[in-house]
Amino acid sequence: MTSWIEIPAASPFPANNLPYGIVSKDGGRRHVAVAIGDQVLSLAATANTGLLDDALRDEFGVVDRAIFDAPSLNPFLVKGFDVWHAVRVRLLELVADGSYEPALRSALVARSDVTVHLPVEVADYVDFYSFEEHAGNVGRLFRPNQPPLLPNWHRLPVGYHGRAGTIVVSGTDIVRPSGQRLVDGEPEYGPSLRLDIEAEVGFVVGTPSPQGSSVSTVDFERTVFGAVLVNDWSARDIQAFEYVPLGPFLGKSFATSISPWVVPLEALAAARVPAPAQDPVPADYLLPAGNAYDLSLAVDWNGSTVSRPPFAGMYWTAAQQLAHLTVNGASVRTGDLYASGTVSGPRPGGSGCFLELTWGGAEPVTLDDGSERVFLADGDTITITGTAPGADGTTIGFGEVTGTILPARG
Ligand SMILES: O=C(O)/C=C/C(=O)CC(=O)CC(=O)O
Ligand SMILES: [Ca+2]
Ligand SMILES: [Mg+2]
Repeated sequence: MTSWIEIPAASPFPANNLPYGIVSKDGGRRHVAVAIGDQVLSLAATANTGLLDDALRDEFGVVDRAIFDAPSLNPFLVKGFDVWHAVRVRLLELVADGSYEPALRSALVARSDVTVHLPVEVADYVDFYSFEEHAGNVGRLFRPNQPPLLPNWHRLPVGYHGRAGTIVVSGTDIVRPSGQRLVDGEPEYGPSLRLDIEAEVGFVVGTPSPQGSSVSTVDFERTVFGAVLVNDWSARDIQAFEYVPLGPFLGKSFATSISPWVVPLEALAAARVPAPAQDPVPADYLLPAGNAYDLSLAVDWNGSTVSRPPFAGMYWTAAQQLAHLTVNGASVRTGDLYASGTVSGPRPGGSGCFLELTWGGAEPVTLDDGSERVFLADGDTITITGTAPGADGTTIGFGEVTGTILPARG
């Protein structure tokens, strides 16, 4: 697909991606934009031209241009699938057809000139555990005397409720957490000595569901707006001491980073692939399973690529995760985020966390500068990138989620 906007060949943001984010320029108002090439197209400015009016008209005939003059995507997300779809179709036209250039040229800003912000006001946050390789490896490392997978794992997508308020946008520094962990077998309070990452993909809920009802797998694409990259920073020593029997708590809640650009599910249509076979056959409420997505992730540690976790192998689909999350009547709200679980394949090259990559710290990795690591050192920077196949041989990029570790506060 061609555009009157210049797009470098290797850009993660070709004209058929158009991921949504929140930007500001020179300390000005935060507003909605889509990324395209090296630029962003302000949707606040685009809406003001009137060129989005038809797409924004809702079932009551109301056109609310102000949903793009907002500090989060939530006012747009709550409009629902028909508006998301109409706006996307219209934007694809506007960036393709050169006759719109005079009206829209001034709505374009260089991406390097804007600040990106957390794109979504995150309502609730859930983290799943849906990669068999990861769950098996964590079981082997944390519970060596038990079967790696508990009997529930192949019956339902295991997950836990995380902390929505500590989700931060890519680029935010991460202060090393402190907590109680075992040192020579004795609990001791202090900075985490085993600070880790988890490379994941997050799904952003747009359409809310009423409490007391559930969302079936076939309603996934009308409920979930899009996807982001997630780094679920994890303090393994704090986690290992605290997690029994109620699961992850302070070992993970200090920070979770997400990429700034929410890729709409509609941009990922060409990345849909059949989900892996499931044995035993899942409960009825988890069927039909829906599809997997063929995303490619890469984890860079201070600029050295240390793994490429394969996303297509996720055992439970995102549609099944949503169905499970709501099967008890729990509602979802606009802005809810649920993450896939650590993306992992055969180690070491497929590992989505350093617990697996270094086998619990036993097998150091050597970075390109010759230094060795098992867990994160202060000053280390982790960058996770992701791409998906797009239509007609294009590549849909997620951009990146990056963060640098600061020393623990005294
Ligand atoms: O098995 C455990 O006790 C802990 C598991 C995790 O650390 C996993 C978690 O955060 C879920 C995931 O990302 O897959
Ligand atoms: Ca996680
Ligand atoms: Mg975390």
